[in-house]
Amino acid sequence: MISVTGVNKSFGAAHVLKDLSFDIRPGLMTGFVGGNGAGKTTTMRILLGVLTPDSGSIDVDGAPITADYRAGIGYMPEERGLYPKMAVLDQLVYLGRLHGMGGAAAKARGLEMLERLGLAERAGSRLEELSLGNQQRAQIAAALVHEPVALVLDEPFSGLDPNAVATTLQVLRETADTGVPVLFSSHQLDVVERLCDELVILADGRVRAAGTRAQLLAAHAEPEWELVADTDTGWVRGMQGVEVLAFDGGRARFRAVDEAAAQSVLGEAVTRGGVRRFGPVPRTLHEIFTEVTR
Ligand SMILES: Nc1ncnc2c1ncn2[C@@H]1O[C@H](COP(=O)(O)OP(=O)(O)OP(=O)(O)O)[C@@H](O)[C@H]1O
Repeated sequence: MISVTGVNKSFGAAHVLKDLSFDIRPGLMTGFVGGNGAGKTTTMRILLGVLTPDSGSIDVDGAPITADYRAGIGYMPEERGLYPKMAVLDQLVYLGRLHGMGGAAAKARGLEMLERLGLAERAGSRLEELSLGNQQRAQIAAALVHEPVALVLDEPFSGLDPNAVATTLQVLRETADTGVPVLFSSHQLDVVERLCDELVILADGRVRAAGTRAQLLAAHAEPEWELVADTDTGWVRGMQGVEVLAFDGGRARFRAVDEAAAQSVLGEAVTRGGVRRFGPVPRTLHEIFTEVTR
């Protein structure tokens, strides 16, 4: 497990990471979300050792991270980093060899990654000849070629079409399943919601929420309820322990102080007749994100 503990980082007068702590667990996909300038890239650069924190520590399984471990991380930097004029497979072989692989092994592994990412037929093309989405796939292959000990990917899904997102996700999931910790940042909350096991939500350089989606839902989103009836539901406004959030004739969406208050709305609705639907409304990650970063 990679643990980030109490990390602070300033650039001049700007304090951009504030006592940042979170874990990246082996075998899981951890989504790192936050608005522009929240501090995701800075955190990833600190994980990789490209930047040094002003205070705090990065540990792996309880011991300070080593240069060897960092060298084994598969990193997809925000600024990308492959050579536009070099053939895709040649770059993968080059990177594999930089990580100490033999030429034949690097070539075999590079081809395998391109195959799995649906890019095998472009192995001989120069990077600049590929579409942006395919360049992105090549970048992902580059992060994976040396059988990384951990993956740190800055916006790996940006610019990918839904099929490419699905293919990439499968490859990352298979990598995580081998016990590798995977951290990826994203602005696309719908993608993150679908893909990750754990989430770290960052705002203004602070961790605002962290945990599984279920934990975040339980901890941060007050349940909301919906009643749909054949007749006007305006009476819900008068119920005790209930706050109506939206009302539209036969439909009322409301918060209740507890389950009993919500059930009393159902009881009342039944006596009035014609209940079409009643129950908690599933909350989205988007709502939690808005709530915790407010
Ligand atoms: N080298 C630097 N010098 C000065 N300020 C920097 C530097 N790098 C980052 N910052 C500032 O630190 C803050 C966090 O930036 P960072 O790139 O980590 O955010 P981010 O969450 O990755 O944002 P985005 O989603 O827009 O990529 C921003 O205000 C940014 O301007």
